[in-house]
Amino acid sequence: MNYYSTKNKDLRKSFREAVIEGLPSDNGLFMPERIPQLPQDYFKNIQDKSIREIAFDVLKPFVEEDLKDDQLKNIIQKTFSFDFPLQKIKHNNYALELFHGPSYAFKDVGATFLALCLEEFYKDEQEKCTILVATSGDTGGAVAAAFSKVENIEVVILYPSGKVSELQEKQLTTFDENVKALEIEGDFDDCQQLVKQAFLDSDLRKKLNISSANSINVARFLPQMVYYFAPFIKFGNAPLTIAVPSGNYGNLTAGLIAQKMGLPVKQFVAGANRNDVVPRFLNSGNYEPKATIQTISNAMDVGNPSNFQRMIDLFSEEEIREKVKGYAFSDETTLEIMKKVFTKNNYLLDPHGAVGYLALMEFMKSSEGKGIVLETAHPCKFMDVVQKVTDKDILPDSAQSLIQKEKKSVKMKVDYEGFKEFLVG
Ligand SMILES: Cc1ncc(COP(=O)(O)O)c(C=O)c1O
Ligand SMILES: N[C@@H](CCOP(=O)(O)O)C(=O)O
Repeated sequence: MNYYSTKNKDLRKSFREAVIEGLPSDNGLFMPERIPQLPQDYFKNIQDKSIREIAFDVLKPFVEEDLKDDQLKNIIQKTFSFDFPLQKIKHNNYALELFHGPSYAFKDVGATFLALCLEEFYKDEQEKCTILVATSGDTGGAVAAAFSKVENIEVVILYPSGKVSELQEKQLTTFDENVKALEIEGDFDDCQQLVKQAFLDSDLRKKLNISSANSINVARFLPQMVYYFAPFIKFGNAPLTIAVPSGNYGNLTAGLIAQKMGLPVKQFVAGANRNDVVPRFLNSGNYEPKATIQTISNAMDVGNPSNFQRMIDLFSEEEIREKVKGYAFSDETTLEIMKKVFTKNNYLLDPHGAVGYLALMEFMKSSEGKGIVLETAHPCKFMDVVQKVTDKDILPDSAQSLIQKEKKSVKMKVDYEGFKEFLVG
């Protein structure tokens, strides 16, 4: 499988090249040149398959020229090392919990897969690689955990100062020497812009091998297709509505590709906070990025989502508006539903899952069947919000010890030259 740039379909790279480069030099995003189709009867016996078997079937066609079956199986075994339990919230509505990995967020799947691919690809290289990652809260922690102690790879994490939760910040700033944190005096879009500018800087790229660990990297983004299959292991070949709390839209786009491969998702529903550029597009047809607004679902505070480029590359505007329904909610409504679901259904949503659940409920007003919301982070990551819902101690022991650790970060203004100086020294 080759990968083209969304800005230039003639540019072709292998999986290995696309992963190592992270981002094409034309400011587009890499896309697989075709979407493989699963056999028609694949879902007949899906209940007999394990998530790792599914991961192998789904991912193999995207990587087979660069990873042998044994290598891929080994990477999958380490990546899919935790469960994705399905918890009933009420009636036909369930939460698919994606947060049982090392950093308590769904990003652990993509970050681990990417780290293991790069470790494999850099094994025989003499040179080192620097991973640049912009985070609004969760990607950074998952990437730090996945890349910590990986040889020949350095990680630089850019995060918006004062706009991530206490636990998220500790997950970014307490790792070993190969993981460095830059506290940017701006918002997530500023962090993402600095990273994208670095990829367009040919002088920097001559001096440093850089790659990305955001969902812009295909090896971060493609494995996110796999957990969409988990509810079908439980419910068989039933049409399901899946609600995705969304910010940079990598998760939803991975779901759309899984559907294109044959996954019988009946309807996708995107839940956004006040950063509602995509729901507005879905309702009006106008795509108008806006400055980021700070909310209690901070990891979704993205004003100009990267993966929108991929969505419009995959589908026409009409198709997207048909496949995805989008809704946006305020912090007040989000907190209200967290309280309601905790009191009435004894289920504690995190603020991101809560936005997804609100979107699911909105869509289900006029639809039937089973609905699944992706619970993308453990509520313990957002204690300041959760404390308004319950005083229960929900902090796992491993998180408790992290909170005690000392934060190590470098503060920096939104200044590309300063950032470049930091990178090349
Ligand atoms: C907890 C949580 N939920 C949802 C999202 C949104 O996912 P995406 O950026 O893939 O839309 C993020 C961040 O990306 C997140 O950390
Ligand atoms: N919500 C993300 C923002 C970056 O998203 P990514 O999936 O493109 O890495 C975060 O938590 O950092």
